[in-house]
Amino acid sequence: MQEYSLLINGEESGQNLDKIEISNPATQEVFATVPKGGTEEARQAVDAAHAAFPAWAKLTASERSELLFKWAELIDNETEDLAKTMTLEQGKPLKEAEGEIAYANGFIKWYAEEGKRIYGEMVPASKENKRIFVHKQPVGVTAVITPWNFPAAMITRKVGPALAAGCTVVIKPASSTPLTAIKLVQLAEKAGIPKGVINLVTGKSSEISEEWLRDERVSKITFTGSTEVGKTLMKGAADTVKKISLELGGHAPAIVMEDCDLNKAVDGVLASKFRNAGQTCVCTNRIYVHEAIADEFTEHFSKKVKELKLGNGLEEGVDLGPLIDQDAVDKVAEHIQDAKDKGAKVELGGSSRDGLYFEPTVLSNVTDDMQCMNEETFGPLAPITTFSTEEEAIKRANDSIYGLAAYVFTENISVGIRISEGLEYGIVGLNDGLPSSPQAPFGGFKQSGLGREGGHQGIDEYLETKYISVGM
Ligand SMILES: NC(=O)C1=CN([C@@H]2O[C@H](COP(=O)(O)OP(=O)(O)OC[C@H]3O[C@@H](n4cnc5c(N)ncnc54)[C@H](OP(=O)(O)O)[C@@H]3O)[C@@H](O)[C@H]2O)C=CC1
Ligand SMILES: O=C(O)[C@H](O)CS(=O)(=O)O
Repeated sequence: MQEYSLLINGEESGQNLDKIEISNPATQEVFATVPKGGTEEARQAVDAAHAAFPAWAKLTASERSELLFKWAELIDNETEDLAKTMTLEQGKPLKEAEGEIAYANGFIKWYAEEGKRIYGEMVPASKENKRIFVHKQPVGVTAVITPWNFPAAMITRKVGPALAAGCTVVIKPASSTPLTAIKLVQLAEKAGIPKGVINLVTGKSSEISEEWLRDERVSKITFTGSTEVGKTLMKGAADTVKKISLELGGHAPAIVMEDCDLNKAVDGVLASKFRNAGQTCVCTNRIYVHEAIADEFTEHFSKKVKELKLGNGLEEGVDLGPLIDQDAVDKVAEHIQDAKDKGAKVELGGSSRDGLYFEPTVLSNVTDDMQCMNEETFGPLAPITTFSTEEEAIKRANDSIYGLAAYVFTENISVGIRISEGLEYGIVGLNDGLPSSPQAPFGGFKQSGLGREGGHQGIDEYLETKYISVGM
C-alpha cells in the first residue's frame, strides 16, 4: 500500500491524519492512501502560498519561465511513471494517459513562453501634463480545485498560467484521483520551483474550499468540474469578491450534414464520443444526422464502435477503460433505460460488464424528450437522431443550458462556417473531433463556465490591470 502526503511549503505532511483510500477502477482494489485534510491544512497551505508570493512575483518572467521549462523537462522524463499512475487511479488506457501527460505538459511549455509576453501599454493622455501607463500584475494566491477525469491536464491548465503570471497556488485535486497531481507537484519542487509556490491538500472538499473561500488572502478561485459545484463556489466567492474561473459541464451536439465526408464524420464523432470512455466535458452527447444519410452513418458508425476494445487500461490494445465509479455506471444505465422506454433502438451495446465497465453503446430512433438528449451522460453512450434542415439542426443543437463544445461535419466550407457561427458554444470542432489544445482558449458559453484556459487568453485569468497616471 503506497501512502502519500500533503505537500505544503515544500514539506510532506498529514501523516497523522485519517486516510482516504485510492482504488483502481479496473479492479476496485485499494492500492494507495492520501491524508484526509481539512480546514487546518487548508489554512496552512494558504499561509505558505501567501508567504511565497512576494518573492515569486518579484522574479522576472524569464526566471519563472526557466523554472517552468525545467519542470516540463522532468515531466517529459517521467511520462511513463506518471501515465501508469494515472491509469491506476483513473482507469483510462495507458496510451490515453500518455497522451494526457503530453497535453498537460503542453500548457506548462506554452505558458512558460506566454509569461514573457504580458505586455503593458502607454495611453495618449488627454492632458499634456499627464502620462498614462497600463501595467499587468499577478492577482496573488490562487485556489485550484480539479476533477477526476483529467488528473494531470486540469492541474497544469491552471497552474501553468498562474505561475507564469507570478501567482502562487493551493491545489485540491479530486479525491478519487490525487496521485498524479501529487507526483506533478513533487517534480515541480525537484525542478527548483521555490517552497510554498505550489501547495497541495487532499481531503474534505467542501471544508477545504470553504476555508479558501473565507480567507481574504486567497485572491482567486479556479475550478473545473460539475456545473452544480461551480455554482456553489461562485456564490461563496461573492463574500470576499474573489476572482473566479469556471470550466463546468457540457452537452456537446455533433451535426452531421448530408454533404459530409462519411469516414471523416464517423471517425470524428467516434474520437469525440469515446475518449476517456465518454468521461470528458467536451464529449459528443447528441448526434444529429441528416435524414438522407442516417442509416448509412448509423451502420458505418456502429461497425467502428463494435471494434472498440473494453478492458483494463494497463493492457495492450484497450480502447475503453472502466468508468470512475458505480454512480457513473448507474447513470449510463439510467439514460439507456429511459431512452428505450421512450422508443429508442439499441444498435449496439447497452449493458454494463463486471465491475465498473460499460459497453460502448449506440442508440438510434432517439427523440429530444429523452434524458440523454438533455442531461450530461458522462459515459460511452452515443444517441443518434435525425434532422431535415440546417436551421432545425442549429436550433436543436442550441437548445441546452450548456455551451461548451459542438461539432460539425460537412465538406462545404461555407456551410461549415455558417453553422459554426450559429452555434452557441465556446468551442466548435469543424470536421475535427479533438479540438482541445494548449494554444486555444478553452471554455464555454451559458452554464458551461466563465473564463478561458489555454491560448494567450488563459493567462489573463491570473492578472490584474493597473494604470499609473503621472503628473508631469
Ligand atoms: N468544463 C470542463 O473543462 C470540465 C467539466 N467537468 C464536469 O465535472 C463533472 C465530472 O467531474 P467531477 O469531478 O465529478 O465533478 P465535481 O464537481 O463533483 O468535482 C470536481 C472537484 O470539485 C470538488 N468538490 C466537490 N464538491 C465540492 C464542494 N461542495 N465544494 C468544493 N469542491 C467540491 C471535488 O472534490 P472531491 O473529489 O473530493 O469530491 C473535485 O475536486 C461533469 O459534470 C463534467 O462535465 C469535468 C472536467 C472538465
Ligand atoms: O475535463 C475535460 O473534460 C477536459 O477539459 C477535456 S479536454 O481539455 O481534454 O478536451
